[in-house]
Amino acid sequence: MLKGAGARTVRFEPLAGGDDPFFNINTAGDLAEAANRLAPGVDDCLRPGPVRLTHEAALARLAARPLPLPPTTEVPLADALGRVLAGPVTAPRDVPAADTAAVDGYAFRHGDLDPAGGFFRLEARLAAGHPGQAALSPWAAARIFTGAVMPAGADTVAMQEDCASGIEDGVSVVRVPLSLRKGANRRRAGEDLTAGTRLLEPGDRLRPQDLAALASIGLDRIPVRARLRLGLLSTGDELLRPGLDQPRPGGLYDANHFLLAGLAAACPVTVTDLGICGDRRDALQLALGEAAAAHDLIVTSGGASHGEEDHLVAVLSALGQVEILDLAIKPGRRLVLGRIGDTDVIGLPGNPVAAMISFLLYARPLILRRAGATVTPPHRLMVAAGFSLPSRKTGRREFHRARLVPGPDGTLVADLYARSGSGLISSLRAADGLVELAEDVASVAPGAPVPFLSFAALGVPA
Ligand SMILES: Nc1nc2c(c(=O)[nH]1)N[C@H]1C(S)=C(S)[C@@H](COP(=O)(O)OP(=O)(O)OC[C@H]3O[C@@H](n4cnc5c(N)ncnc54)[C@H](O)[C@@H]3O)O[C@H]1N2
Ligand code: MOO
Repeated sequence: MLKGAGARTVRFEPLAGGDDPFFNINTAGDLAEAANRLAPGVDDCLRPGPVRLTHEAALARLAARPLPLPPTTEVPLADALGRVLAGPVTAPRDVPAADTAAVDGYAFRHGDLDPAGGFFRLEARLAAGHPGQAALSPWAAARIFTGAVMPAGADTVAMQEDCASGIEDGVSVVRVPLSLRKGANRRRAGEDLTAGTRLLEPGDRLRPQDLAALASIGLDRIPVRARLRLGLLSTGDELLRPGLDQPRPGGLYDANHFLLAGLAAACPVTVTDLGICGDRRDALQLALGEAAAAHDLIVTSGGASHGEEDHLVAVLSALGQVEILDLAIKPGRRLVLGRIGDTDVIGLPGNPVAAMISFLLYARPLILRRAGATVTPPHRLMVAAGFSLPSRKTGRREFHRARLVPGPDGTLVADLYARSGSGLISSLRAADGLVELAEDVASVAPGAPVPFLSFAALGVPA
């Protein structure tokens, strides 16, 4: 009946509660959803398994998703950390602007060194921020301090620890080592940046070291993309908010809100807490419809799978567009992407482990791209397996929570968290990152090299 995903629309009988009858089939995930709708109540394990998207295919699909960009604005340098640059930055001048001393000592002309036998008359004292006016006289040296502009004519600095200074016949003199090469202990003008160097590109996210470079060229107003307005919505009748709700039978505290708000805080967004929405279709439709009007992005957790209590897909298809990515990965088997007007909606799984991993692998790159940032894949470090998986089910990619410990020879070894449950917040706390096992890995021997994605590389704030 349904053979393969294509761009098709299938008409369904309205579901209980008057759902919209249309559903677009563009992906294998849509197909799975369609199968679910055509055979409601049939247990997952009795239906033929849906075709799942590979991790790489999911990333490619996310990268191809057309995204509107936030407007451009200007911020003072002091507020630019983490912001997305809206235009290129070119150095208008050399940094440093002049040749300076790299050490405290004595500046002289290298050509004078041998003729003077390393023995110079001292004629000036030059401190940082106080450039001298006069050029250095022949066979003379200047007392100079780190960062001070070199006097005209001088090209070499002797470190004060290597020199002897004193008074001879009422004249201040200094003896410097004869072995110094020309240009020793001198910093050249432009050695960090030369005028005209392109130092930042549009889409770069400004790191502390980038702010240092911008400061070094004297830039104060920085063109950046406006922060995205991101709304966070937790879904589930069971959810409680610490401090707001009393514990009750069947209740569970909304951990995901705090997890996702913390992860989003490291993105160029302003996070709004949209609270908790119960498992009711009308309530979810109202919450998402209202939130979409005031946000560029909405991230939800929970309520995204096939269950009767999971309304996200139906609500998104009623309010706008929806794409379901059923993924050949573990954990985080499903990701829901929606669009309501210009607002992107990302539906993450409810289990905290799956929510965090899906956020880091898929939602974060999408958020960054929507914010105008250039996204590069996270570095995978090769580390030694501190575990053994003699036989593993192939065909899906697994991300295992792992801690890095130094092995006997100093090589980092990845130890897996002992339990794999997707609800174990403890495992996220104990881990330094994720061991990634590709689809075709059938076994892992202890000590074998395995790719490791550190939480830092994935953008988890410290
Ligand atoms: N028949 C099937 N059932 C399930 C499947 C499946 O493929 N077939 N997949 C399982 C997996 S894996 C996951 S992950 C979940 C995803 O389901 P939802 O995204 O609809 O999430 P919920 O069912 O709402 O919640 C799952 C789990 O997580 C807890 N949760 C939800 N929100 C929060 C929160 N804010 N803070 C803390 N914990 C939260 C919730 O209580 C559930 O225990 O579906 C499986 N089932
Ligand atoms: O795959 Mo679920 O999304 O593991 O926890």
